[in-house]
Amino acid sequence: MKFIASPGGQLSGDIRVAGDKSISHRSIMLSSLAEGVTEVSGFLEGEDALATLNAFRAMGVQIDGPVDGKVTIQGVGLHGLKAPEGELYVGNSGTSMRLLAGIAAGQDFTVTMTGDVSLSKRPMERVAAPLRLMGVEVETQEGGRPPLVINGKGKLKAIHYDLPMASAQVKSCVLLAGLYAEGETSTTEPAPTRDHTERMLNGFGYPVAVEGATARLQGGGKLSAMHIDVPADISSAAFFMVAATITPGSQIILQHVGINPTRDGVINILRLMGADITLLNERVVGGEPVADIRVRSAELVGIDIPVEQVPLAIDEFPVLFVAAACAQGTTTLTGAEELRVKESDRIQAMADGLHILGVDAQPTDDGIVIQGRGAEEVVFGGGEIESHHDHRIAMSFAVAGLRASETITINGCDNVATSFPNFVALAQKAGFKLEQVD
Ligand SMILES: O=C(O)C1=C[C@@H](OP(=O)(O)O)[C@@H](O)[C@H](O)C1
Ligand SMILES: C=C(OP(=O)(O)O)C(=O)O
Repeated sequence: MKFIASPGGQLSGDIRVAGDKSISHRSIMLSSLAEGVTEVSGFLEGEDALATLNAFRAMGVQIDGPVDGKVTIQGVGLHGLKAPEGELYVGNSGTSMRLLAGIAAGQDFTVTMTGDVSLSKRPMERVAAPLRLMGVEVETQEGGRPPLVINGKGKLKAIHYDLPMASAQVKSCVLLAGLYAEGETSTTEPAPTRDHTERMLNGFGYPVAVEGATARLQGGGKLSAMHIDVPADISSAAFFMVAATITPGSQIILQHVGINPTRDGVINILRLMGADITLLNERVVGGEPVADIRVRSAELVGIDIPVEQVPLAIDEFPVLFVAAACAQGTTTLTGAEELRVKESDRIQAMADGLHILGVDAQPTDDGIVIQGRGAEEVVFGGGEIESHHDHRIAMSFAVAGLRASETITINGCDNVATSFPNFVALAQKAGFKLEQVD
């Protein structure tokens, strides 16, 4: 499937973007392991979250829905999962594979997980290594790639794990395995990463103590069912935040967006660049901070992105590069080598696409240097872009269409359905000139 982004458009209105992907994954995982019935609302009906849902169904959990974002999960308790009949196919979803690995480690059966072409290239040694320290036999393909085979061990060894990289997936994998360990399991991260696992475990009545960079839990407790209201995903909202910012005369309100401080780097970085972003009705919903976000168009300036913001905005860089192209001056990103091992090599994929559209973007090992063209009325030329089947690359170039002189064709957009299935419809409603063609 292709996107055709025609030049022009202006954003207005109030919209609610798709449910938070990270929280949706965890809502299925933790409610399946809980005792009692959990109801989830606002669930992301995207392929990644559905991959997690189907994996737990395959391990014997009764799950009804999703219907209009509502899912009901009959928890089976920490020890109630059953061996799946075949392999668990988790599609494009790194979060499913890496978090499930931690849960599978504590079962008394073997789980084999496979993924699509993109996921099959992504590194899994980062979860295999700590799980082996916990006493589990883990198999990967050459280079630590999937399929990932976890020979569940039942009772695990508790460990302290110093994360070699800032990764919420690795942290969560170790903490989830720690539910099945004897004694205290703890993680220390080199920089703050999203803390949805810690917050949601506490919400399910399973204490996780967080002190500075270290999170700790005791194995052998229990989770008690609760209601989960999943906020809209700040990572999906980011496309509209940048779109409204770079398109003169725009104003948009994004409703009920999760603004967890471990996820708000996109707001901080855009504000440093001069964006006009206001948080309205700030509130806490189910242990997660939420707000309506008003964005008005603004002139941006290039910046050196503070390195401490990198893990807090890790999924938003593709669209932040589009913002940087629309700024006056140079924007420099460093410390973001993790972008090279996402659904695509996001540094190279964005640099290649920006070049095609006439923007000077020089990739480096751990970031990029973008020469903003904000002084010009039209920032991007037209052309044909490869998304590399990466949802965030596809949506980022759709945003570029708002400041382009010619049509931008974006190839390989099917995977937008992994995180934001109604992106095109919402973008059209908000004022993008965007079509999708098969
Ligand atoms: O824990 C999570 O839900 C996620 C963590 C991040 O990955 P890393 O842990 O690899 O940084 C992020 O890129 C991904 O989209 C979701
Ligand atoms: C990196 C992402 O997801 P995952 O790691 O779950 O595939 C993402 O959604 O940008």
